[in-house]
Parts: sequence; C-alpha cells; structure tokens
Amino acid sequence: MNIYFCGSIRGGREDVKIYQRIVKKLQTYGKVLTEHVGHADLSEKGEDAVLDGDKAIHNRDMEWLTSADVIVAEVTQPSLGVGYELGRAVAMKKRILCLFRPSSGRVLSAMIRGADGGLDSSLFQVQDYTEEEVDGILEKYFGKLTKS
Ligand SMILES: O=c1[nH]c(=O)n([C@H]2C[C@H](O)[C@@H](COP(=O)(O)O)O2)cc1CO
Repeated sequence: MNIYFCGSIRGGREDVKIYQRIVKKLQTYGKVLTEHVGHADLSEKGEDAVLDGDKAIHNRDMEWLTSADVIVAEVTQPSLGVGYELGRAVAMKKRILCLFRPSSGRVLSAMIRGADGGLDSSLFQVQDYTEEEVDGILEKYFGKLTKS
C-alpha cells in the first residue's frame, strides 16, 4: 500500500516529533512516499537538495499523490502545502484521514473540518486526537481499510 503523509514544512516544524511518530507507525502498513516530512533535520526552509527547486518538489509530490492508496495528514500546524495537497487529493477521489490535536488551542479550518463525510466509511475523515491516542487511531483506521 502506498501511503502519502502530509505535514507542515514551511508552515512551521513545531510538530515534527509527532510527524515522526506517525510516519513510523504508517510504515508498518505500507510504503510512506513522503517519509522526509517526518525527518527532524528537515527545516522549515524545505528540501534544498532538490535540483530544480520548488517545481521539482511540486511535480514529484503530485506524482506521489496520484499513486497513493491513502493520504494521512497531520493538520494541527496550519500549512498551505498541506491544504493544497488535501484539495488535490479530494479532486482525485482519494481516501483521506486528517488528524488534529484540539489541545493545541487552535481551531481547525472549516474547509478541512467541514469536508468530513460524517460516516465511518466516508473518503474524507477528520479525527481529533491526543498524542497518546495516535497509534490506536491508526490501528483502527488501517484495520478497517485492509478488511475492506
Ligand atoms: O520541501 C518541501 N517538500 C515537500 O514535500 N513539501 C510538501 C509535503 C508536505 O506535506 C507539504 C508541506 O507544505 P508547506 O511547506 O507549505 O508547509 O508540502 C513541501 C516542501 C516545502 O514547501
């Protein structure tokens, strides 16, 4: 299974430890295409090693998104890139799980919270969580996915 993980980079790296934890768990279910999002040494400048810069990052990520079976996004730290990826993924009719921590004190964008399809089986789901709960939430989500 190809998994595309979204997390803030230029939007700020405050949550990188949580991204790392999520990526590690996701790797037990399949190939995480965007593993770099969880790397502690990736700063909010973004990936600078890519030769063609931002265009190459965008085009590579859109290819990965197209090939993904499921998208998991940590949406607590607001990020234009993550919002864009989610919009593109919705247009591609991908299966999407968004994870948000209310303990951050932030209020999630209505454009994300409001996109939740409601039913457990819906393509777009938003799940509020605390860090301790994240492994269990992913186990439940991927448990259902692999059965369907
Ligand atoms: O260097 C990068 N590499 C990369 O893969 N991205 C993608 C993956 C992340 O889920 C998302 C982060 O967007 P932003 O940088 O606007 O926070 O965009 C974004 C950047 C920098 O914008």
